[in-house]
Amino acid sequence: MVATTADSAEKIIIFDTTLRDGEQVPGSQLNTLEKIEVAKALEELGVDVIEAGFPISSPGDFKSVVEISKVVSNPVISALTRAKEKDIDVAAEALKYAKKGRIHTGIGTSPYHIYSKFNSTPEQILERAVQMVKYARKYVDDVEFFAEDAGRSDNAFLAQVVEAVIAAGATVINLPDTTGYCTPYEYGEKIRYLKENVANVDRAVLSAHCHNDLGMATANALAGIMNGIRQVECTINGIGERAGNTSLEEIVMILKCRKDIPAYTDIDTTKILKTSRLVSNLMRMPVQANKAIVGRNAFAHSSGIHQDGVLKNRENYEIIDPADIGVTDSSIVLTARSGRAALDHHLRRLGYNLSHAELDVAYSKFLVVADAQKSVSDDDLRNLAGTEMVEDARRIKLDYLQVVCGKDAIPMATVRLLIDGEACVATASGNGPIDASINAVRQLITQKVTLEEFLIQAFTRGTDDVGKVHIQVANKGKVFYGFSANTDIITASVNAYIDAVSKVI
Ligand SMILES: CC(=O)SCCNC(=O)CCNC(=O)[C@H](O)C(C)(C)COP(=O)(O)OP(=O)(O)OC[C@H]1O[C@@H](n2cnc3c(N)ncnc32)[C@H](O)[C@@H]1OP(=O)(O)O
Ligand SMILES: CC(C)C(=O)C(=O)O
Repeated sequence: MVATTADSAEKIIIFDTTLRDGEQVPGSQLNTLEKIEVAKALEELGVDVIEAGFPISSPGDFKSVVEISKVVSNPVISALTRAKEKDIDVAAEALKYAKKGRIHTGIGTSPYHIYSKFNSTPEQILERAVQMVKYARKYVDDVEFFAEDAGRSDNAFLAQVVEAVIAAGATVINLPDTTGYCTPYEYGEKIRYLKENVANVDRAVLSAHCHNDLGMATANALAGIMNGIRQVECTINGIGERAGNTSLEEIVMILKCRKDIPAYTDIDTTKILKTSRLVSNLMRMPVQANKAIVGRNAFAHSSGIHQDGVLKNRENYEIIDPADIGVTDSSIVLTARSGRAALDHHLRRLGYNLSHAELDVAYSKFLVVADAQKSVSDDDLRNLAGTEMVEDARRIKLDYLQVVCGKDAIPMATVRLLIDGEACVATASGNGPIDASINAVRQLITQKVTLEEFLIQAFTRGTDDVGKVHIQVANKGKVFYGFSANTDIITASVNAYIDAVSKVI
């Protein structure tokens, strides 16, 4: 276990492999310019190492490692190779402009890899590992060795390999759970075993590279940290081969949030969201809404009890301050599950200070809109606050509206109004559903008015939007305005008309 005093907190090196393992996601390949853009964002984010590619794999990947090496100065630039001289030669060539270059070479150490991938023996694998580390050291001082499938490797053989490659000059030892098979307990125990059984283990940094096949990639990296891992290999949004890798934002925020874990990173967490969006867009990999830290809903509170709790004290329901990762929007999302506290919060933010009684009225109006929409925006609230949220003191109220319309149908409307509490019904036709509805209203409200203007507007958000209706009527030379908003534009039109005519009366 790592020590538990705050002053002995250990720095965890963040090795980002978005551009290598992340880029192994089918359909997510980037061109060199896009890779440079991501690399610069990773540098701004404060990662310590950028794995820029696998230079022997293609001329494009080679070029990307070269170009990234030229423009990135702070992080170490790492290039992946197999345990082959040719791969190492090409990687060294690609890294020639890197201010701090690292060759990341290695070979599989599990029985699967030894016997059924390489058709080899443990002795031959050990020998090749040592030779290739020595070979890479001829080019660079910083050589990372990966023991592929360390997760399923025999611990005693793994310890033998690790000891030998450290003696051969490896500065970092990567212990990948390549297939995402380990449980956190097993992975932690593996690291502890190596710490206790490898001579000179402290000459090298131990690194975790965990895959997410069983959803344990971040938990395994954390278990590693608790047992001596000092570098975590991770990707933005957790992307990577198959189910992906430890996600950078998760491991970084765990270490920031859990002060009882004596480890920290140098990541500027306020840039996490921005970097996540960039990677998602460039790599055409949408982030699932409930993804920890960077998902659209990661900080969204939509239910009334939670919203009330957050408004009383953010920490009632939030373990992370959204601003810490660069979230600037309000986390209180208005939906039909919201309560008065959340509605009042947003109305005050928009400058509407309602009394208790007004808020009650507003709330019931709000629920009608919220039920009709997935969420209620500021624009919706402004509309509602404009008219619908004030106590409806009009003598005339729309009680019922039914419209028949469609292609080749004769538009017909039936309205029932409550005029001073008395129900009156009328039916009329028109040249469209709104015309038919207003004609029906006119049969019941005989007040003479001239319709001077009728305007319907939608906000640009989609088919579930609220329609706003502005009406201008004239009576005896005076102008009266009516307004209403509703997801049903015919209801909004009738209400706006009633609003205007009520003012005349
Ligand atoms: C776990 C990981 O994520 S490792 C990284 C995975 N990423 C990639 O594979 C992407 C880049 N890969 C490539 O572009 C290609 O696979 C190349 C250029 C590396 C090799 O291409 P090819 O020469 O056509 O070989 P191919 O891909 O068919 O097979 C891989 C070969 O590498 C060998 N190999 C695999 N890993 C290693 C290793 N760590 N050390 C040495 N040899 C290895 C395999 O045994 C196989 O060789 P064989 O055909 O003699 O059995
Ligand atoms: C090449 C190594 C580091 C790897 O990606 C893995 O084992 O998953």
